[in-house]
Amino acid sequence: MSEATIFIDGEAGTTGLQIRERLEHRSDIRLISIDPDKRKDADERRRLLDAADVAILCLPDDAAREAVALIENPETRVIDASTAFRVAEGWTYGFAEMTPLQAGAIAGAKRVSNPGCYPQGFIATVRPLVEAGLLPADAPLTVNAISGYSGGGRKMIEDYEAAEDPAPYLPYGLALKHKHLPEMRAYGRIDHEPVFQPAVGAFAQGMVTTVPLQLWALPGDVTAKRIHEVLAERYDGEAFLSVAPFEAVDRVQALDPRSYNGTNRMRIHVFGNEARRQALLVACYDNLGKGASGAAVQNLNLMLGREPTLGLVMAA
Ligand SMILES: NC(=O)C1=CN([C@@H]2O[C@H](COP(=O)(O)OP(=O)(O)OC[C@H]3O[C@@H](n4cnc5c(N)ncnc54)[C@H](OP(=O)(O)O)[C@@H]3O)[C@@H](O)[C@H]2O)C=CC1
Ligand SMILES: CC(=O)N[C@@H](CCC(=O)OP(=O)(O)O)C(=O)O
Repeated sequence: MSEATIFIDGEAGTTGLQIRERLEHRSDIRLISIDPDKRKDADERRRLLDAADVAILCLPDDAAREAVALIENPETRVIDASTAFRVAEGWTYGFAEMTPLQAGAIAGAKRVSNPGCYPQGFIATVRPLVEAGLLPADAPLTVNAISGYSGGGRKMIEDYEAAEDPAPYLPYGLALKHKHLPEMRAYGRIDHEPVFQPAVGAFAQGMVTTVPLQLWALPGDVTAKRIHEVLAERYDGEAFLSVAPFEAVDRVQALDPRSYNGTNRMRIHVFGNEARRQALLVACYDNLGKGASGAAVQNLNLMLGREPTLGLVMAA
C-alpha cells in the first residue's frame, strides 16, 4: 500500500487535533506538519498544501477559503471541515451514507466538504423519508438539537472550562439563521429550511438531533412504524449508522448525547404515538466523531481507497 502524504491545516484546533490522533499511528499515512510559529504564514501553508496528496482543512470559514486559493498543485485533493464549501459547486458533500452512491462520489472527488455536525442527524433521518415519498419536500420541518460545548471550538471550550457554574442547557441560534440551514435544505432534499433550534450543554462532547413530525398533517397514511421500516432498510449493513429497534429505549440514558463519544457511529431512533399520529426521529452521535473528525477520516479512507473503517473506533 503506497504511503499518502497528508497535511492538516489547523491541526492545533479542536477538529484538527482529533484527526491527527486518528491518523498518527497509521503506517499508510505520512503526516506533514507546520511549524507552530508559522501556522498562519501563507507561503509555508502553500508549500505544505502543495506537498500533500490530501490536505484536510480544520479552519474557520475564511481561512479555509484562503487555503483553497493558496493551492497551486493540481494533484492536491482537499477535505474541508468548515462551512465554506458545503453547498458550493464543484464540491462533493462528505456524508458517505447519505445515498447509496455518495461513498463512490467521495472516493473519486478532488474537493470534499465534510458535513456540518447537526445537519448529519437531520439529513440522515429526513432524506430517506422524502425519497421514499413519506414526507413531501414542502413539509414544514423542525429540528431540535443539543451539542456538547466542544462544538463551538477552542474559544467555547475555554469559556466553559473556566466557568464556575455554566448553564446546563443553553438554547441558541434564536435568530433562525444558523450556518447549517443551507446544507440541511439542500441535502435533506426539502423545499424550505427547517426551524432549527440548537442548544449547547455543559458537557464537552456528544450530540442529539430530534425531528418531531405531525403525521396527521402529512398526505397518505404515514405511520411511525413505516418510517422506522424505511430508515432501517435504508441503513441496513452500514458500518457507522444503525437504526435501533422501533421505540427501543427502555432507559432514558440510551439517548445520552455522549453515548457514542470517541466513535464514528450514529444511532437513529424512531418513536411514535399511533393514536395521536405523531412521531419523533432522533439521531445520537459524537459532534467531534461522526460529526467532524471521524467523518473526515472516513472520507479520507474512501479517497485513498482504504478500508472505510481504518483508524476509526467502532464500538461505544
Ligand atoms: N468543533 C466541532 O464540533 C466541529 C467543527 N467543525 C468545523 O471545523 C473547523 C474548525 O473548527 P474547530 O476545530 O472547532 O475550531 P478551533 O477554533 O478549535 O480551531 C481552529 C484552528 O484554526 C487555526 N486558524 C485560525 N485561523 C487560521 C489561519 N488564518 N491560518 C491557519 N490557521 C488558522 C486556529 O489557530 P488559533 O487558535 O491560533 O487562531 C485553530 O488552531 C470550523 O470551520 C468548524 O466549523 C466541523 C464539525 C464540528
Ligand atoms: C455548540 C456550537 O456552537 N456548535 C456549532 C456547530 C459546530 C461547528 O461550528 O462546526 P460545523 O459547522 O462544521 O459542524 C455552532 O452551532 O455554530
